[in-house]
Amino acid sequence: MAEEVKLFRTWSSPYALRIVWALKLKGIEFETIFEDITNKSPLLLQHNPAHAKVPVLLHNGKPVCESLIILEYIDETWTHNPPLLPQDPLEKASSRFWAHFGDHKLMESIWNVFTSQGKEQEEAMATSIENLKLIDEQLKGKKFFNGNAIGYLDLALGWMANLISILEEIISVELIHTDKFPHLSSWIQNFSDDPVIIECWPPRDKMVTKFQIMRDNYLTRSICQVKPA
Ligand SMILES: N[C@@H](CCC(=O)N[C@@H](CS)C(=O)NCC(=O)O)C(=O)O
Repeated sequence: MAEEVKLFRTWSSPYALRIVWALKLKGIEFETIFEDITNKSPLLLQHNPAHAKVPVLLHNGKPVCESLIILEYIDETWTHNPPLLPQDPLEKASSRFWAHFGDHKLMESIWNVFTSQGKEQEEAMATSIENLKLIDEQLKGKKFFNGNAIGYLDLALGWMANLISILEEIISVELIHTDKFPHLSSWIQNFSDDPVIIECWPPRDKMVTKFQIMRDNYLTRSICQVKPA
């Protein structure tokens, strides 16, 4: 029986992009269902009632949610090359650890740079730089996080490769200097050079417009919050 693989995503979600990349790298055929997160479909709500978020992978009618969990599911279900997670338990644990760090500490610190100004932004910059240094160290002497081929952690941190430069462009701040982060800068280049990766990037001009609007909304909201009611 032919397998049915469907992916609920939005055009811009960096979390969903991880799944698009993983499925394409593994050569899995899938159908894409584009969601509008301002008007979520009943099917999305049915398949991800806990969070109502994309991505959701539907495999033969069964949903799998949360992008990092979906990556592991894909790797365990379609075991052919390329493998995404390392086999070695310690390396596997380390990959999961840094993916978690990326989604929580790193993403939050960079988001704080993007959605603030003045002193608050300077403090967020300092925190982001400390976090980026830790990632840079992980890449010392390596083309990708687990060696010579793109794997789980590259996909988990893949958002950095284009989103950071989009945010930098909007706020006219340089976060990733080549001198400060030589390994991370090379990784961004190597990752972005892969045809499967670039083929799936959302259009840059559309992303700039979307994130510019998000920043404007954040700043307006925080100014309103300090105004007397
Ligand atoms: N931890 C989740 C995050 C997913 C997520 O935040 N998705 C956003 C789109 S980028 C979403 O669906 N947001 C809808 C909402 O918050 O209502 C994952 O890794 O899958």
